[in-house]
Amino acid sequence: MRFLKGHGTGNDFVILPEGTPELTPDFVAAVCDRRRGIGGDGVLRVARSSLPGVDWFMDYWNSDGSLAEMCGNGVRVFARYLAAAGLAAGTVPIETRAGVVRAVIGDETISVDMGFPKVYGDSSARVGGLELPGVAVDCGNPHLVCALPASVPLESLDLHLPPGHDEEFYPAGVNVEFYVPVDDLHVRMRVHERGSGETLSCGTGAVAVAVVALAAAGRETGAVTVDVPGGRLTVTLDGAECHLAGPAVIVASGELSR
Ligand SMILES: N[C@@H](CCC[C@H](N)C(=O)O)C(=O)O
Repeated sequence: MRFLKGHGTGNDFVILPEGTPELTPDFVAAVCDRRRGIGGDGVLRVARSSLPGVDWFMDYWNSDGSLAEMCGNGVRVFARYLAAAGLAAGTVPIETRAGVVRAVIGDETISVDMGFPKVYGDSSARVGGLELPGVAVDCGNPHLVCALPASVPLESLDLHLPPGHDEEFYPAGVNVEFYVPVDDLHVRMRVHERGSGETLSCGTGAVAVAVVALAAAGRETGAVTVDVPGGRLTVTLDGAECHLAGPAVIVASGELSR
């Protein structure tokens, strides 16, 4: 079975090209194993969409073999694969489990129209003996965004284990982001992803943080620079749409023995 490997700001994926049979949770977890498999935060299986005017469906899986509705960096890497394989150019609509998004393919940057994220309540996260208030944001998948108090350095958080969260509020689990301001409309964040653990980047997480950081600045629109451990993303909200932009690259290809 042919595979490729790619990443967007360090959020890395095993890409399985068109024609790959349906996946199972055990197979995905084995492929994503960083010692016994290829290693990755998730798998992107390239499939055909049945929607009119949409050629491609991104069959996204987390590294533990669970499914997720949406993956912002996954869409950007998926689009980079389509372009590198000569299957798409310019603007490409891609079906995800959360709906259709549009990726704009540039030489280095790929930007995705992420629909419109929704703030839907308040909750809290527990990490390292701290209880931190947070904001729930739906980016197609669930997020909890916590602003860190100035007394807690971002690097000090131990995210080896999932942060505690309200399981009634988030019955399907949650991606938890922690952020600190750098400057006006510029933040740094870390994330613990549902189904993948701490990752170097999370596109939907960056979008969720940008929405919360803008609201904290008393704004609904603007371009927010989001520094993640794996690089830099830009999230732009213009009142009608939300765009996530950053680099996406393919780094390897090979054959899996299944
Ligand atoms: N890394 C992704 C998000 C992947 C899905 C997430 N772990 C979930 O279960 O919702 C991104 O770039 O958005």
